[in-house]
Amino acid sequence: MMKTLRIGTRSSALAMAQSAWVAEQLEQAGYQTQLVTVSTPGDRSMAPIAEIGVGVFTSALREALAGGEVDVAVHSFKDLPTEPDPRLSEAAVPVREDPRDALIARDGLTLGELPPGSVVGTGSPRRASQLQALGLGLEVRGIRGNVDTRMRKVTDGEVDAVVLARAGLARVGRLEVITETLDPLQMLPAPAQGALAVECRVDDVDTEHLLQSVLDDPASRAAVAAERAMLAALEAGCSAPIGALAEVVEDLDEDGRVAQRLSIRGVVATDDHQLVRASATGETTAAEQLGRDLAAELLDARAALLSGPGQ
Ligand SMILES: NCc1[nH]cc(CCC(=O)O)c1CC(=O)O
Repeated sequence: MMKTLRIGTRSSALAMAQSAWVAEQLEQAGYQTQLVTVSTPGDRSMAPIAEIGVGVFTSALREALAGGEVDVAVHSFKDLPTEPDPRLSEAAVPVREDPRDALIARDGLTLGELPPGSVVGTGSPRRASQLQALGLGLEVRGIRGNVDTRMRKVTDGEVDAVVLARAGLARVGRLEVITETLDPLQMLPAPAQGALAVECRVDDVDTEHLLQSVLDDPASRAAVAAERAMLAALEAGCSAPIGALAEVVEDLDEDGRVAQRLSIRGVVATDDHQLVRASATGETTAAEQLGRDLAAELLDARAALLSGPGQ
């Protein structure tokens, strides 16, 4: 008799949808699963994320996994701290959803159609600085809450628009509310946005192997590894808002043959909402080095900008 895999999940609609999707993939591969909800301080508090800290959504779930209450934990990868947890294994990175950010504006408006002075609600410094840098005269207001709460602020007229991850809306079946999917040239997503991390205990090699064989997507794993390596390297050098997007693309290798390569773009903001951008392409097998190299380039460019004329 095969044991039932207990899958730990947060109780929000988004977390439940993600965990149910993971459970379904495992069931289809012939495994028995059970969802176990774990409440986290991030779900209970309405304080700004900047005050309660990264990892508020994921640490309680990780403790439940490490303590043996559940066998598998499903996280939004972008909510995981870059510091690895030695007790746990990132067993699978499933196929990533569309990583882009999306605008939900009143009256079906796009960013360019919002009149100057329009209020856009977001609690994310990354989204705020990229919105300010567009030069559209938008006013950014800090908001928090789950996907439903944030969308309601538009319907109630409290703000003219909000920016949310497209992936979150896709997972809860609400893509129809989007009025514009933002081009990464204007708005680079958070590192690992749209990807899931499926974890198990590091000593539970059977579960690790089955999660990897059923759920892991190597291209998504490489992209996320590059973005998070960039983030980790930048966190050491600054606390500014950071966006990143890596994609596996078809490119020509040194002999002119078509090969899979990893392409990454990154952005870092300065305190006065100026943006520094950089991009690079490398081997999919050296994803983390590519991310670290891009971080070094961004830090140099930012230092040059801050020490430049007029500063
Ligand atoms: N910070 C909360 C959070 N964590 C993951 C997602 C969306 C799903 C994803 O990016 O995988 C969201 C909501 C949002 O940013 O709009």
